[in-house]
Order: sequence, then structure tokens, then C-alpha cells
Amino acid sequence: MSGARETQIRVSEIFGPTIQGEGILIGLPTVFVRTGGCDYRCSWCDSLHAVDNAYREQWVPMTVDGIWAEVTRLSGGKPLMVSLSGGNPAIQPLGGLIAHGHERGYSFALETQGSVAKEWFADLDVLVLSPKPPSSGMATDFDAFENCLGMAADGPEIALKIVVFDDRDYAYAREAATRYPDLPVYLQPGNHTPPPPDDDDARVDIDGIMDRMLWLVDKVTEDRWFEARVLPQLHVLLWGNKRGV
Ligand SMILES: C[S@@+](CC[C@H](N)C(=O)[O-])C[C@H]1O[C@@H](n2cnc3c(N)ncnc32)[C@H](O)[C@@H]1O
Ligand SMILES: Nc1nc2[nH]cc(C(=O)O)c2c(=O)[nH]1
Ligand code: SF4
Ligand SMILES: [Mg+2]
Repeated sequence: MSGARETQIRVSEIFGPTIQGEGILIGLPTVFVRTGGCDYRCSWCDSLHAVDNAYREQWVPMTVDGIWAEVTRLSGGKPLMVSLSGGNPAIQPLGGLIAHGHERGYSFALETQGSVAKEWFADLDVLVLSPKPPSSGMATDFDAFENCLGMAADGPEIALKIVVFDDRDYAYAREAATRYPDLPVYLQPGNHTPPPPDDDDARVDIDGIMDRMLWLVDKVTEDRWFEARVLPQLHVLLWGNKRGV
């Protein structure tokens, strides 16, 4: 059995500092640790290079010390929010990394679809749960989702972030928000031109994203859904589909 120091975490990329482009922490400077591998395969995933097994050889098994050396280098040793994303970061053993960073004054936010619950969710500072609407082609297992909520009870701040492409997705978002009335809800217009995994400078249809953003604002205001927040992916507006920003 390997000890905590030898635990291997499958990493797709570590980058930053940049700003968090989505949801509850939008605008906050952060370093991303993106893990490799996902139990979902959303039709419109914008991070297929961290999902599709075809990219597996680009994912590097790293120890906490190895990841931490890179986070420290990128942040200049000054504590900040570390964003854990993927792929599904919940399928990696991240408890040791979170403890290591906390001892050094860093904070941690994790993004996950809510399909896999881990005890170390309780140690996070922010848990962003992003259940997937019908357009993704994935079905939500609400029991698994509630296990995630259970693990995070009395722990991190929790927020819902739901991607919306169409009316069915919007209805799904409303239903999810009704189920969890205590959670803040962030609605995010889908990027219908997600990057092909191999292309760093893939074209993005900003006009199309803004059209969907305006449509979503109309829906929310017409429905008097005054608790919802509607936000675009700020990093996509700024840098398009570029990777590592
Ligand atoms: C790439 S995922 C990784 C973390 C985790 N697997 C999840 O889905 O929450 C990070 C966020 O990007 C969102 N996302 C992925 N593809 C998108 C797209 N084409 N347009 C808008 N948001 C997208 C996901 O819904 C999720 O909220
Ligand atoms: N700047 C920036 N913000 C983000 N928020 C969520 C991201 C993700 O891919 O998980 C992401 C990302 O890749 N870049
Ligand atoms: S769950 Fe997240 S990383 Fe996995 S395929 Fe869907 S959007 Fe991509
Ligand atoms: Mg992204």
C-alpha cells in the first residue's frame, strides 16, 4: 500500500494564474489543476482533452509534492484560490493535496457534475456542482448528486452551475433549482462551438453565445426567476476557445 506522499493524481494540465471565468467565483484570480478522466461524456464538453481516452497519454500521474511545486511556481508562492477541474476531479484522490495547500494558506474550489461523492469534499472551500441538462446526453443520478451534497454538509460553500442551450435545458435548471432551494444558482449559456481537443486556437462563435445569453436573460426575467444569476463564460469572451487560460 502506498503512503500519502506517493499517492498519484492523474493531471491533464496545471495553468494560471488566470481569472475564474464561471459562476460563483467569477473574476477571482486562480490557478487551475485540471485532472484527466471523466465518467461522463457530454455531447458539448469543452475540455475533451481531459476526458477522451484518446488523450490519455497526455495525462501525467503526479504526486502532491509535484503538483504543489507547479502551483507554487505559478502563484509565486502567494496563496490564492486553486480551482480543481477536469474531467471529473472527484474521481481522483485529492484529499492530500487540499490538506497540503490549506497548511500553506491556499484555498480550494472544485467543479464536478455530482456523479461521484468523496469524503474530502468536506475540506473544500467551495464546491461547484454542475448537473448536466438534457442537451448533454447525460442523465442525472440524483441519489449520487445528493451524496455529494451530504459529503459537503457543514463544509464548503456550495453553488449550482447549470449550462443551458435550449428550452429543455432551461426547464431542467428550474427543476433542479426547485429541488435545492437553499443553493445559489448560476445559469451559463452553452458554448455551441467547443474546441476540438487538438486545436489550441479554435474559432469560437461569440455572437452565437451572446444570442443565447440574451435569450436566457429574457427567460429568467419573464419568469420572474429573481434568485437565478446568468453569467457567460468570461474566459471564452476574453480568449475564445484557447486552452490554458
Ligand atoms: C469542463 S467541466 C469540468 C468539471 C466537471 N466535469 C463538470 O462538468 O462540472 C467545467 C464546467 O464547464 C462547463 N462546460 C463544459 N462544456 C461547456 C460548453 N460547451 N459550454 C458551456 N459550459 C461548458 C461544464 O458544464 C462545467 O460546469
Ligand atoms: N478561466 C477559466 N475559468 C474556468 N472556469 C471553469 C473552467 C473549467 O474548464 O473547468 C475554466 C477554465 O478553463 N478557465
Ligand atoms: S462532466 Fe464535465 S468534463 Fe466530463 S464530459 Fe461533461 S462537461 Fe466534460
Ligand atoms: Mg473550461
